Order: sequence, then structure tokens, then C-alpha cells
Amino acid sequence: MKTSVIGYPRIGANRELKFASEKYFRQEISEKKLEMQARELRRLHWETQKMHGVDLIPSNDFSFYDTILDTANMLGIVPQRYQALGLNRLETYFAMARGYQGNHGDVKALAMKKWFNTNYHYMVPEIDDETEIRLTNNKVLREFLEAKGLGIMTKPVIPGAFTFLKLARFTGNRTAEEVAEAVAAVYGELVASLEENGVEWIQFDEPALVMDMTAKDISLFQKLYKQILASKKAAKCLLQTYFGDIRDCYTQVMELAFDGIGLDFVEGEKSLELVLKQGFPSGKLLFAGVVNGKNIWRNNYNKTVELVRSLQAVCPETVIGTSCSLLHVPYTLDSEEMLSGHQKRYLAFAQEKLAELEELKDILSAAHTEGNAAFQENIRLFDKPRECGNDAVREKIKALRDADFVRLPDFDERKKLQKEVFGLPLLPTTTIGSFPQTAEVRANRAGWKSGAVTDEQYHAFIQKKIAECIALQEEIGLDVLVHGEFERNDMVEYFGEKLDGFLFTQKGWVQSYGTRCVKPPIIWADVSFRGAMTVRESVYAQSLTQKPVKGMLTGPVTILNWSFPREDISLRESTLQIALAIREEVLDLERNGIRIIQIDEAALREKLPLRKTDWDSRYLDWAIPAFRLVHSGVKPETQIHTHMCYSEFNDIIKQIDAMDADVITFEASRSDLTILDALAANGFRTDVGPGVYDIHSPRVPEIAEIVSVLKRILENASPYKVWVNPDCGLKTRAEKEVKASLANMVAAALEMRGKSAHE
Ligand SMILES: CN1c2c(nc(N)[nH]c2=O)NC[C@@H]1CNc1ccc(C(=O)N[C@@H](CCC(=O)N[C@@H](CCC(=O)N[C@@H](CCC(=O)O)C(=O)O)C(=O)O)C(=O)O)cc1
Ligand SMILES: N[C@@H](CCS)C(=O)O
Ligand SMILES: [Zn+2]
Repeated sequence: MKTSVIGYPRIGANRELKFASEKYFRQEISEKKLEMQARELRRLHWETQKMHGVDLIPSNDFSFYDTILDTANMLGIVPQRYQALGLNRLETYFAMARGYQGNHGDVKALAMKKWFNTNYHYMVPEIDDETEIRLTNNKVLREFLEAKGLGIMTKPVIPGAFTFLKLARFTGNRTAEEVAEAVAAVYGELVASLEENGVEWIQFDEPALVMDMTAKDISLFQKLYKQILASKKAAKCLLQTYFGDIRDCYTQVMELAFDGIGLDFVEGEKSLELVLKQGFPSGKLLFAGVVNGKNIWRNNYNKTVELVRSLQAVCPETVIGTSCSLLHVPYTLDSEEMLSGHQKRYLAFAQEKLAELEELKDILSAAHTEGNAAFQENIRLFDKPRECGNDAVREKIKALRDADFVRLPDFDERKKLQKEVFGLPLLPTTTIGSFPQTAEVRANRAGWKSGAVTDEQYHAFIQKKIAECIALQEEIGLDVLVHGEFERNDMVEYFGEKLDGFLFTQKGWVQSYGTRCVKPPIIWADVSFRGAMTVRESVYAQSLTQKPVKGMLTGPVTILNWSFPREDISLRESTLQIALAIREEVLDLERNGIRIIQIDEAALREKLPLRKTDWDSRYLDWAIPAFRLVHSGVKPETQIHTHMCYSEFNDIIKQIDAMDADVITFEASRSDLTILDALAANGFRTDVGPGVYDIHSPRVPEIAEIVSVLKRILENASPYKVWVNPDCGLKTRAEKEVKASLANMVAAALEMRGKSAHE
């Protein structure tokens, strides 16, 4: 039996790549130094996997920013505006990722989107009519040779041509079908170059195959791989799928000349049924994804052994592996000093998952399993359910009635009332909540956590930051203010720490995009409210100004989606528990004089099933009511905002309206305001603040640029419904950029306000 890992985390157990990259961005280290750090991490990751006996170790899973962006670079898909900057290769790459503003010009970054149903984000490649597709950067080969030089034979991992084309944006007249031949030719050339250098296995990642596949999609997929595989000689090619099953194209996939097919048996509900009912071609290897690459719970060996045994009946040479890349879980439990031995027994991060694969391989290779100590220990672990119930919470959930999910009076009536109460101008300006988390803010929190800074000192520091933030917003002339979220490490982790039922880690970093990481808390037990979480900061901020200050909370669906969820109760049940806890905080804020409350549902879309047919029944039917449960108890005049980022929500627009918030702000500028048509076409009722500039890039938008965005917004929506705000929170930005950008935003709003008032 062999083991295979689809991909390994790359940011470094101590986020070494993040720190090195950010130093490079600030021109504190050279490209050479950055490259040395990257090399060191790659070596460490390959050697760790080798040490754990992994047979098929991935390479090219490393990236300075994102592997889809790397693939665009491999294919020469670099839009002219970036080439025109005349920068070197790495600088051009980062200009595509982060935008560029400097001596060479001023360009925005490529769009960024959520990677399937994860909290990772990829850069959207842009293919225009001029793009000449050719092999321009063979990073895949370079990294394969680098590992080979270290004595490690790796399996290069490449985002597959089909998934790449499905994720790309075609900005001219060309279509995916029209560029397929050229793209496949490059992949063919790549395979040949790897073959010449002695590659054994090449992995093509095709997660897009688990989505709803039309006949046209299937034919594009077939066309691509017939061509790519036609020229292959010695190399073995693995088609790797994950995040679901491939029910729409199982037969066609099996017919192609792949040597191995990777299926996900964790999220792929129908994977087992497909293999057992439709069979598996002899002569191909089945790569069974049995160790969950997305969640952090220990594998249940008994269940896995039973599963693999039934697969071996159909495909004796089954390879076992992770269900997807381990990119989505933290590095190792070894660094966690605050988790108890008892808790750690139930958990497995990336490194522990390697150990699980090794143990499973042993167990599955033995004729008898009785004597295997690891197997017996694992059986004992799962024999006794973990203690994690809270009867009071369960009773509250049972007692919920339909009326608890409905806010009264209805939207129109509330709107009239709120208009009078707040007296806001046309096109009110606001921000999404966070202000720069500067080194000073982080250092203070780090000091407070380590005990070097006392509670008193820390709270005084936070108050000082809040006061500065309120003064800055007043100076800029914003209409609805925020306290700045300086007390928060992260919008989810912060609440995880303050609610009962969560565990959190010290070093459980997971890459979210580029150099940015998050430390998802672990939902360990039933969740309940412990005490006020945000009231002190909001009330203090409100005491400093006559303008309304928004209370700032994270919604239950987002807390669930950006945490590691339990697997012993349903997501719905967990979300309702969180909703009840956040509802208490909403009411507490209201009681304390906070008149506008924003409940962020940034991650609402994240766990939306990848197959459309499952959207309502499997997710939206409980996720949207869970949000309503949080705010249904407030007074009519309390204004409820929500916010979403990277929101591709054209297709769930009605359900978003049904959240029944008074205002929604969302990411729009980076995805080219495509959502506006959908809002207009669907008679969207909630007032909207489509982000007028991209906060993920350091560039400062010009007034004229924002005015033109606002004009486009107002072509589609009444000025009485529109708010003016950035795309998302400002925590990642520098103070100087924020001040300049917000001042331009307010100036643009004033200009448009004048025009709109006269129309
Ligand atoms: C809105 N987004 C979010 C997502 N998921 C979340 N869980 N949260 C989000 O906000 N998904 C989609 C997007 C992704 N966007 C982002 C944006 C920004 C970040 C980010 O800035 N991450 C930070 C880490 C944030 C954090 O946890 N900070 C802690 C720890 C800070 C730290 O590094 N401390 C140092 C010591 C500091 C010192 O001495 O100076 C240390 O621990 O070594 C805190 O502030 O306390 C990042 O740096 O990547 C993520 C996702
Ligand atoms: N209120 C949060 C939302 C981010 S999605 C922030 O401003 O950072
Ligand atoms: Zn956001």
C-alpha cells in the first residue's frame, strides 16, 4: 500500500514565508533572500513528509502568493497592463497579486475569489484576446528538480487545465473552448519537460469536476485531457479531484488515459457508491482521499479501514491519501502548549495527519489488525463519545418557534422610521469596521497575552486607539462611524475566545490569501454566551461622538464557517447555538444605547454546497434563518447592517435579501461591479453599500475613480438606497493609505451627493 499527500501548507509553521514576503514588499530584504527562505521551507516540508513515510510527496504546492496565479504565469497569461510596468518577473507577479503604485505606473490587482468551499482565496486569471498562451515559466520543473537535488522524488502538483479555465475570466471575445488547444499544448509541453527529467507521477488537480457539470463542460474536459495525455510517455498522470464527488462525469473521467484517479471519500458523498456501482477500470490506481484535509479531528481508523477494504475489493492497489490539500489545516499540534493532552488526543493537524496516513498504511498492510497498538488506541478514542453537551443550550434551541426568526415591523416601515431617527444624508458614508492593525496594536496585544502588559494598560491603550479612530473619522467627515476593532485579533477568533464551547490555538495558522493567515478556533462543545464581548468598546466609542457608531459583531454563519466545525452534531445545530449567543450580544448593545449594529456575514457563501441542487435544502434554508434569529429581537429603529466580502452572490440574491438586514455592504469593486445588474434585476430591497474601492491592495484610489464607480452604482440603484464604503475592513492597510483613501471616498460621495440631490 502507498500513501499520497495532495498538497502541504507552505506559509511555514511560524509563518516564515509571510514575514519574509512582507519584508520583501517593504524592500527590507532582497529577492535572493526571499528565495532562500522559500527554498528552506520547501526543503523542510518535503523532508517532514519523507520522514513520515509519505510515498507520493507533492512539489509545486509551494507558492509565493497563489498557485492559480502561478499557473497563469506558467501559461504566459499576464495581462498587458502588468507587462507594461516593465518590472522583473517576481515584481510583475506581485503586481498581479497586490496591484502596483509607484515609479513604473499604477495598476489594480487581479480579482480575488474564494477557493471553492474554503477560506482560501485565489487570484482570478484574466485572458484577453491578445494573450499569447505559451510555456513561459516552468516553476513546476524547477521545484521538481530542486527536490530531486535533495534526494526526494516528488509528484509535481499542477492546477488542472479544466479547473484553470473554469476559474479564469475572459475579458475579450475568446472562450474557454477557443483557448483549450493552446492551453493543452502548454500542459503537454510541461509533461514532456518533466518526463525528460525523470518524473514518476504528475498530479493534475481538478476540483472543478465536483461541481455541476454540463455536457459542454464535460466535452471541454475531455478535449483538454485527450490532447494533454496523447503525448505522454513514461510519466504516470494522476487526475486528482476533491471537495466532493464526480457524479456528473465519472464515466468520462474513467475513459481517459489517466494512470490514477483521485477521489474524495470525505466530502464526496457519492464517491463510494460510484466506485462500487460503476466499477473502477483495471490498470488504473485509485487514490482514495480518506484523511480529512479540511478539518482537524482525528481520523476514525475503524471506519477508514472498513472503507478502504471495500475499495480494495474493486481496486486492489488503492493508494490512500488526504481528501484535499493540507493547506487548509494548521501545521502541528506540537506547538500547542495550551491545549490539554485530553484535547489533543482528538485532534490532528497537518503533521499529525501524515502520521495518521503512516499508521493507516501499517494497519491496512497487516494481515491482522488486532495487534496494532495505534489501531487499538484509536478504537478506544472513538468508543466513548467526547463530553461536550450543554443541556440549557439544547433546550433553548428546542424551544425556538417560527416567530423567533422574523423581525417586525417589515423593512419598509423600519426604513421610514430609521430615516427620521438618523437623519443621514443621501449616500451616507461609512467603513466596514476595522482600522489598521498596526505593529503597535499587535505588539500591545502580544504583550498583554504574555503578561508583560497589564489588563489596565491594555484597555487604556485600546481606548486611546478608539479615541484616535473616532477623531480621524470625524476629521474625514464620515457619517456613520466605527470603533476600529483594535481589540480584536480576528473577527472570528475574537468571538471564539469570548464564547463558551470553543478551543483556540497558539500557532494554528492557516493561509487565507497571499501572506495573510487566520487561526480558526475549534468548536469543541455546545456554544453559549458567557458575557458581553463588545459592549465596552462600542459604548466608549459612542460616548466620544454625536454621530452614530456602529456596534460590530460577527454573525453565526461566519463564525461557524471560519472555525473548525464539530462533526458530531450538524452544522445547523452548531450555527443556531452561536446565533443564540450573538443575539444576546445584539440585545446587550441595544440596551447600552448602540443604535446601529453591523453583523458581519462575510463567509455566508463559504459552505454553500458546490452543487446548486443542494443549496436551499442543505444550507440556505437554515443559514439565512440563523442570521435572522440574531437580529429579530431588536427595536424597529435599531438599524441592522450586514457585510459580506468576495461575495459572488448574484445567484443567491433573493436569499440575501431574505436575511432582512436594513443595509448590506459588500465587495464589488474588485469583481468589476458585476453584481449591480443582478441587484437591479431582482428588485433587491435591502439598502446597499457596494464597496467603492479595493482594500486588499495598498494603492490609494483617486477621487475621480471613486466618482466613476459611484456613477455606475447609481445607474443601477436609487440614491436613496445606496451607501458609500470601502470593500471590506481596513485592518490590513497602513494608516497613511487609509486616511488618504477615505478622504477621497468622502470627497467623491460629496460630489455625487450634490449631483444626485439636483436630479
Ligand atoms: C475578512 N477575511 C477574514 C477571513 N477569515 C477570518 N477568520 N478573518 C477574516 O478577517 N477570510 C476572508 C478574509 C481574509 N482576510 C484576511 C485579512 C487579514 C488577515 C490578517 O491580517 N491576518 C493576520 C493575523 C491576524 C491575527 O490573528 N493577529 C493576531 C496575532 C498577530 C501576530 O502576528 N502577533 C505576532 C506578535 C506581534 C508582535 O509582537 O508584533 C505573533 O503572534 O508572532 C493579533 O493581532 O493579535 C496576518 O498577519 O496574517 C487575515 C485574513
Ligand atoms: N468588520 C470586519 C469585516 C471584515 S470581513 C472588518 O472590518 O474587518
Ligand atoms: Zn469583508
